[in-house]
Amino acid sequence: MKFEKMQGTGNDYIYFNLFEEKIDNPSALSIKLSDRHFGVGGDGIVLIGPSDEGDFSMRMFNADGSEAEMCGNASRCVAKYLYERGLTKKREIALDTKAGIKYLQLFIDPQTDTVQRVRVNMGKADFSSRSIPVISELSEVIDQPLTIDEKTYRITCVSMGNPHAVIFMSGIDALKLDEIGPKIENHPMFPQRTNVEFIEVIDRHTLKMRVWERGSGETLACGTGACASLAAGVLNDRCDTSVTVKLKGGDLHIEWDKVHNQVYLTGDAHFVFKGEIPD
Ligand SMILES: N[C@H](CCC[C@H](N)C(=O)O)C(=O)O
Repeated sequence: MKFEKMQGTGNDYIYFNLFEEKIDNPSALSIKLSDRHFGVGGDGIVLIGPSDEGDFSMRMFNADGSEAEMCGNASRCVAKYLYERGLTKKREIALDTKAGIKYLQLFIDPQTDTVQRVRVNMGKADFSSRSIPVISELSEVIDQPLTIDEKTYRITCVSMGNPHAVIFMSGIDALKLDEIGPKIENHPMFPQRTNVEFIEVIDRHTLKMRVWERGSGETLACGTGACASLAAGVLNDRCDTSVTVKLKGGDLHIEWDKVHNQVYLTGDAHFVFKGEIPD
């Protein structure tokens, strides 16, 4: 079975082309291959396939085998894969995901005919408790206290097709994410678990972020998480609608067209290596 390892802002996945490969149990495969010692190593696996609704489809599985509705960083890598591996020459691609169709805009270097950057219309930021889902008597959970191990965090919950809990605080470098992350991810108020973003505001156009991803643990970046954080930041009047989010794996640029409630994510995408696994 052939695969390619790719990364976007250091969020690394193992990519399979379903036009060439057949995968019966992607969940088990993701658990096996994501392991950084006994497998290939990655934050999960991504399947690129055909679609009736859009131009192509993407499915994404976390390192623990659970399927995510959407992945911003992977969607940019999918755009690069499709263009540079000759599956399309389109510069606007409609990508069918479990969170609906996402539109990808490819920026091509004319000299090398390679994809430099991708801008993704990530759709709407949804604050409704029911959509996220988060169990609360409030219809939206915005800047609400959540106490874990006697420390109170203030959380804002957002769906970007997948669930996010955003926390604004200082000193995020010192956070023990592997201790606090799982406690919020698996808190009973999140029936489908949640991704968790810790945000330090540098200025109204710059956010610094660390992320604990549902099903994969701490990753170097999370595109949907960066979008959720900007939307939460605007709602809490901590930032403007266009920001650079600084992550361990690099920078992402996020804009929120609030009038139409559409969030745009722009960032890099890279091939790392190709490989083959015995069937
Ligand atoms: N890293 C991804 C999101 C993965 C989300 C996944 N961990 C979940 O929702 O279960 C991103 O760039 O948007």
